[in-house]
Parts: sequence; structure tokens; C-alpha cells
Amino acid sequence: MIKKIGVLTSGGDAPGMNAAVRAVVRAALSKGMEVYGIRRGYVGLLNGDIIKMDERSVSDIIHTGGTVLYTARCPEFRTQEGVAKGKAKCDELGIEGLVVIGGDGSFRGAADLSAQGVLCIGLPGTIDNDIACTDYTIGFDTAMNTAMELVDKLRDTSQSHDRISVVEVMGRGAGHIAVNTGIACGATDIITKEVPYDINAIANTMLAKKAKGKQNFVVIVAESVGHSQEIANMLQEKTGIDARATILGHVQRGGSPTVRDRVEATRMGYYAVELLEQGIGNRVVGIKDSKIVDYDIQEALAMHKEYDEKLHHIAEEIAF
Ligand SMILES: Nc1ncnc2c1ncn2[C@@H]1O[C@H](COP(=O)(O)OP(=O)(O)O)[C@@H](O)[C@H]1O
Ligand SMILES: O=P(O)(O)OC[C@H]1O[C@](O)(COP(=O)(O)O)[C@@H](O)[C@@H]1O
Ligand SMILES: [Mg+2]
Repeated sequence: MIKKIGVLTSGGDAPGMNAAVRAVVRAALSKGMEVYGIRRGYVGLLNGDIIKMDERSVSDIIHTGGTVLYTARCPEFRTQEGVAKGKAKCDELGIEGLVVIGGDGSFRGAADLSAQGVLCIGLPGTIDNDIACTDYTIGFDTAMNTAMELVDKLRDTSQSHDRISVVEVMGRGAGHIAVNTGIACGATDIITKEVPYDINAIANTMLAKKAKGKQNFVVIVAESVGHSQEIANMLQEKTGIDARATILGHVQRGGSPTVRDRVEATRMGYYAVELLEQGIGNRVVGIKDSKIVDYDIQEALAMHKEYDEKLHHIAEEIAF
């Protein structure tokens, strides 16, 4: 049986990562394992910034955003030498299993370390929900709720001034936050890279809606499209309606995690330790149709995530 495991958070932080760390640490302790917290992702693994976790190490964190283990991006771990150094550090400390909480980049590192003989389990932690093997990633729900609350506030002022509000939400390569926030806020238009758009058509439709009495407009733009200020300028020029652009930015990554993020992080964190307990590694944990699943890391990375185009079109069709 595995006696010592490590846990780290890597890549962009996400609300709910602390709940996942807590679940991993407490599950491991409850099963009689020793647990080490590795700080700042793979950077801490290479530098030996590693602390032994005990019963109280993860107290009072389930409700907090960010990650108590800190996080980082580690270019050195993309090299063979970096991975070999990571393996040597695990051997030195007797760490046989490692739970990596992060996104697709972090899972590539976990696959490389698994190939060197460390049993690695990836837990999907990113606000972007851009990991194909799971319906859900830790942090997605909190980020969407934060974006929704902020867009609601913008809507108030947009309404008072009869304006167009162009709002850019996060999502490095995918429009999942954008489409869901758009639906939740009753946006007039949603612009993501997954669905082609025509700025002239958007402007003309706005004018037609204005002629029928609509006085203000909310346009959600995904970060992967960007150019939100230019989009606002073009819409103002083409419609004659005053427009403002707002980039919500990193505020979407913070805050107390929602119930959903805490619960899913705990379920997946516990399951990761169950896999390690059975001597299973090189897996990514996910949630499919509300059930916990796990996949070979390489297989998981090769999967393609569908964008919900239907939701996108429903949002626009009913935004009169
Ligand atoms: N191809 C790779 N091989 C090994 N390690 C990688 C690879 N890609 C990323 N990583 C490691 O994972 C870290 C986090 O990846 P990144 O893509 O920045 O964030 P995320 O995990 O949130 O997608 C990187 O800084 C690097 O240390
Ligand atoms: O914090 P940084 O380094 O500016 O990264 C910003 C990126 O991180 C995210 O918030 C989350 O992405 P990752 O999970 O891949 O790190 C993206 O939405 C955004 O594009
Ligand atoms: Mg990523």
C-alpha cells in the first residue's frame, strides 16, 4: 500500500482548489497515509518547497478562494531534465503518489511524471471548464456566478444611460464562461470564437430592436475573441448608440467557492486518494452525467470538448 503522497495546485488558480486540497489531505490521513503539500506547483517540487500536512493544515479553508498551496507556471517542468529532477525529489522524500490540481498544461506535466514511475492523479481545477474528459471543472461555477453578478451591476448603469455594454469575460481558449454568463444575464449578443459573428449584422439587429423599443444592450465577449474595446467602438459607430467596454479580468478567479464547487472538489479529491490507495496512477478524474469517472491522462488530453452552440443560439433568439 502507498504510504506517502503529495498534493499540489498548478496553473491558474480557481475557487474550490482549497476544498480539493482539504479533501485530498483529510482522505489520505484518514486512510493512514502521510501527505505532503508541495507549494507553487511544479516550481515547489523542483525547489523542494514541500511541507508535511497534518490534521490542522487544511482547517478553515473550505470556504476560501485562491489556493493555500500557492500556484505557479513552471517552464522548467516542460523539459525532460525538469521532469527527471521532479522524480528524483519524489524519490528523496519517498513520495509514491501525487495529486495534481490544475488544467490541461498541469496534466501534461503529470503524464510525464507518471511515465517516470510516480503515480499521478489529475484533478480538473480551472475556471475555464475547458477540460474535455469532464463535464465540470473546479472553479467554473464560482467564476460564472461572479461574472453574472458583475454584469448585473453593469446592466443597471447601461439601462440608465440607454447604452451598449460590451463585457469581456475570461476563457483563454473557450467560450464556456461567456455562453453561460450570457444566458444568465439575458445578454443581447454573445461573441465567442466557436460561433462566427458579423459585426454589421449585430449592429443592424440592434437598430431593428431599438426601433421596436429596446433601449439598452448587453454584449458578452469571450477573452478568446478579445478586442472588446474595438467591438464597442465599432458598435457605437455603426448604431449611433453610446457604448462602453468592460474587461472583468482576474476578479472572476477569486472569491468564496459556491456549493457546487465545494462539493465537486471534495468528491473528486476523495476519489483521487481512493485511486492512489489502490495503486492506480496516470489518471485524470472527472464528472460525467453527475458520476465520478477517471481516464488515462493521455486519452483525456486527446479528447475534444464540445461547445454548447444550441445554448448560444437560444440566448440570442430570445433576446428581443
Ligand atoms: N507539455 C508539458 N509538459 C510538461 N509540463 C507541462 C506541459 N505543459 C504545461 N506543463 C506544466 O504545467 C504548468 C501549468 O500549465 P498551464 O498550461 O500554464 O496551466 P493549466 O494547468 O491551468 O492549463 C506549466 O507551467 C508547466 O509547469
Ligand atoms: O493569470 P494569468 O496568467 O494572467 O492567466 C489568465 C488565464 O488564466 C485563466 O483564468 C485560467 O486558465 P488556466 O486554468 O489554463 O490557467 C484563463 O481564463 C485566463 O486566460
Ligand atoms: Mg489551461
